[in-house]
Amino acid sequence: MSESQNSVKLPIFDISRPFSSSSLKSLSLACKEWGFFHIRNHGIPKDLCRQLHFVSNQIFSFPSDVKLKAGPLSNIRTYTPHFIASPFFESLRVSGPDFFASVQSTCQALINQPIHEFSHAMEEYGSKMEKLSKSIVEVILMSLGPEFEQKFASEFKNCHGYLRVNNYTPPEFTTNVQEEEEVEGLGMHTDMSCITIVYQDEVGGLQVRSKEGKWMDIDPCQDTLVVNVGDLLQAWSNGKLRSSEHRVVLKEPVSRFSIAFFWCFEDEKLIVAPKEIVRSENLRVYKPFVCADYLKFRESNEKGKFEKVGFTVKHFAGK
Ligand SMILES: O=C(O)CCC(=O)C(=O)O
Ligand SMILES: [Fe+2]
Repeated sequence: MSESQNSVKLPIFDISRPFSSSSLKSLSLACKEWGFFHIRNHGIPKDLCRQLHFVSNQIFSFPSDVKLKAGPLSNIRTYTPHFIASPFFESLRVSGPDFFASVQSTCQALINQPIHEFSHAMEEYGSKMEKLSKSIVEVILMSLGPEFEQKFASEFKNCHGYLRVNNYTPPEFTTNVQEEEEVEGLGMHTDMSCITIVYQDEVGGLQVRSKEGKWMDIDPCQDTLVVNVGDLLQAWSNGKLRSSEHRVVLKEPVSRFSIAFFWCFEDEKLIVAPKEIVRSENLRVYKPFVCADYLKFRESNEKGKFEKVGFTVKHFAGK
């Protein structure tokens, strides 16, 4: 790959109250410029992440025919095998709000028995993510303007979340690893969420595309989680918050692990930027749309699926 590789310096936002006006300012700038920031004091224990990583590895190392029992042709379709998004990517979906039941049914499909420790750990992680998402949305609203949290928090009261546990297995590199040999683990895309919270292990490889089109590394940062704005919040905020294009590249011959939590509006939600947000531009840049219609649009368009950006909310509802 020919792009030059630089790291982006994202602010690290302390998610425990109170928030200083300067930290809200830098959050708002990061949401405008990158659509990405880090959070700390997020309350997710390291041990919980380690445990999820450990058990997920065991599941990802099941033989393919076992994993495909939860694959795209199965009844539950919670496992995305290699070669759907990329040859190097596979993923397990865990749906909320009953994360426990979701994992139990995947394990039942895979091995005919539940894996209780995995279900419990996922339940804990999922419910902590829900809480965290609510706090993050609140703080993003605060960063948009005075009183915005009080005025608009209710718009997000029916949001729901799901998790994707991702395993990246790089190809066998030759001994002399050169930059050209890096491969795309997950192609460029935007998320179809309000916000996404990502736990990435220490391997790195997450990249964001700058407004100028340059790929920038989001380096793993000890004890923090990565948050990115998704398409739904970009549309709701009249483009004030940026849902930026991102991808994952594999630069080293080691596998990579991540967990992404997607916090989304309910399907029936009519997404329309509030007039207080539109005020300064005096023009809505997106036509109002129903959330489920956008999700359907992305799913029915090969170019819009999560692994390939072609069509996003701009193409769907942009004026
Ligand atoms: O693996 C990562 O770090 C990010 C994954 C991602 O962007 C996604 O699942 O939408
Ligand atoms: Fe993503």
